[in-house]
Amino acid sequence: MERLRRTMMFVPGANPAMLRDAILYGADSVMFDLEDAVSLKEKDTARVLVYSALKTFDYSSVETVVRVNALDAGGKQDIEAMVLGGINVIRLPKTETAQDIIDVDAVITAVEAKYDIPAGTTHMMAAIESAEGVLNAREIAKASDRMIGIALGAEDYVTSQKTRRYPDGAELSFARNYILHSARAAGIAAIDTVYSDVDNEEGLRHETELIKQLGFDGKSVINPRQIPVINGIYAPTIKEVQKAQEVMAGIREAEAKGSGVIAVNGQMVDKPIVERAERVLALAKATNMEVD
Ligand SMILES: CC(C)(COP(=O)(O)OP(=O)(O)OC[C@H]1O[C@@H](n2cnc3c(N)ncnc32)[C@H](O)[C@@H]1OP(=O)(O)O)[C@@H](O)C(=O)NCCC(=O)NCCSC(=O)C[C@@](O)(CC(=O)O)C(=O)O
Ligand SMILES: [Mg+2]
Repeated sequence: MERLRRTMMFVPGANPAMLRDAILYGADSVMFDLEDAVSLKEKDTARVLVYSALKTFDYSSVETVVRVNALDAGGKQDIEAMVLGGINVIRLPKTETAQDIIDVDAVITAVEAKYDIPAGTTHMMAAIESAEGVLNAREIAKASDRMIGIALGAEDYVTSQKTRRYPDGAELSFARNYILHSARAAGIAAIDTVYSDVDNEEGLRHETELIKQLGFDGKSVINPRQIPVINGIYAPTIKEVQKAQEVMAGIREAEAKGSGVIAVNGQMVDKPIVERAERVLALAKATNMEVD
């Protein structure tokens, strides 16, 4: 099964205590931020701190991601330091076109060559945060072999759309669906945006149920308290696991009889339903549920 990306936690790059403790909270990916969570005067400090953290702390149990600045605003220096530090994924914010990805890919390629790092080691993802970015999501998702995912950045996106975020998320509906389709067409992950109201657990639950239903792999996160809520919603229920096990037993029986379709508890089971059951069981295993 592909890597779990239910929760990707932003960690402000200029905060040493947060960098040190980021590993403790159970996020699938830890995302160091050199962009909007860092003030202009702290940009150089944050880059040095994140590089030192990568060299000092053991982040091997998580995926490490860094949100870099635009190439003309310190991004080149960010990329050099992060690739040298051994980061897994470079996240480009405010991505507008496929060319943005091609340009960042070229910088990564040059840095990997400069330091004898095997070509292609460093992965990339793009955050999409404007109308132009959404409309180009399909090309952005396919712009480089390094791409592992695309993400919605809703705070910037709603601002550019001249609206704000509402509890039902109707203002994000087109962007979410288009980003999700673009990611699936490219065979990469789709990551939903942050939920900024950190003290509103009910609202976070509601939004996470919605994006799980749509098909997103997970969400960007800004606070450790959000992680168990989201990871919990993404974990399959015991009922779902039992149903998946029945489907697998049913299809094995059908195949033994030379058929690819069977009814399990009155419901037709064929190839796509078997694929979904396999995914539920893989997810259950990946989240340490007891599955035989
Ligand atoms: C929100 C709040 C101030 C709440 O503070 P609170 O004080 O209430 O937090 P508490 O819960 O009390 O913290 C309990 C303990 O956890 C520690 N702790 C907290 N947060 C931690 C963390 N993130 N990493 C590690 N550790 C953490 C804390 O240090 C404490 O440790 P300790 O003292 O030892 O107990 C705080 O969380 C925070 O600063 N978050 C990061 C915000 C951020 O990064 N924003 C930029 C990214 S979004 C963006 O840019 C928009 C976007 O671009 C997005 C897109 O593109 O997707 C778009 O356009 O939409
Ligand atoms: Mg943003």
